[in-house]
Amino acid sequence: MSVLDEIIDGVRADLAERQARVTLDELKERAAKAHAAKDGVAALKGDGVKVICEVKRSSPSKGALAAIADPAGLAADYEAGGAAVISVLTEQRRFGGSLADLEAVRARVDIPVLRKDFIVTSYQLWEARAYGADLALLIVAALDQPALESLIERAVSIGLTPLVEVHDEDEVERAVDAGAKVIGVNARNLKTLEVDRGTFERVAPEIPDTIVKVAESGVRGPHDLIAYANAGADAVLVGESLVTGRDPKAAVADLVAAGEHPALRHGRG
Ligand SMILES: O=C(O)c1ccccc1NCC(=O)[C@H](O)[C@H](O)COP(=O)(O)O
Repeated sequence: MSVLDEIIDGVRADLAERQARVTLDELKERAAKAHAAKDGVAALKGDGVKVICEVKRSSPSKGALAAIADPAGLAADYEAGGAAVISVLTEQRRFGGSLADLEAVRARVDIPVLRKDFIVTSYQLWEARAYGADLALLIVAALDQPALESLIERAVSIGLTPLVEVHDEDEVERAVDAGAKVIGVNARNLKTLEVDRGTFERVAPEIPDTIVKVAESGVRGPHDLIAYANAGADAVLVGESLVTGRDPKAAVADLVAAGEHPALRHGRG
């Protein structure tokens, strides 16, 4: 069994508990009262490389990363540093996240918020909306094609922007066929946890120009952002280096400044 399979087994068990406590109708009522979803595509396009900053307490690859007693405060620092989107890991067992984190972050920042989890049912999309998310992650490797297509369609229909995650060329084809408008190329292989920063450069040329391209994982600082930008990234998603650093706001500001450097405009795409 791969790491991804193990994570998803845990996610399904936790999901069954929540489904026993909260009906889909209750979630939909809560979602109807949430603020209107912000446009995730617009937030990730435009001049410069956008930075998605993640609230990440722990991970299967590294174990505990940071205690993060105040996820909303961290998100506020990210926003003050110039983040375009906040990513909140809501998976509990391996990442230490929760829907309460998502709700707290949503209440504190004005920029779009991504629910980063292992979504396998539309119930989780309704949860994302009910707790204030504007975007939701869908991982191609975790879904068969009919499920991927129907979750993308459902996400869009309830106002969420799906960030569709891939790791190789075949998954790009599946994501594009399923209608993805934003594709994230994860440098981390979720089956082995190995990080290969060359993945984006290899895989991104398969992604049509009309689709927003996000480089995920392995960004240690501005030099990695610049490398991803030169390979065509519109945005980068950063977790570990921000939560383990001493000054997240300054670290985000450094990334944003690198992403706005005029020299990058010639190298991208
Ligand atoms: O981070 C992990 O170890 C991990 C393991 C299995 C599935 C997903 C995992 N991480 C999710 C992510 O994709 C990252 O949190 C995100 O891209 C940020 O990466 P990084 O900046 O390297 O923390």
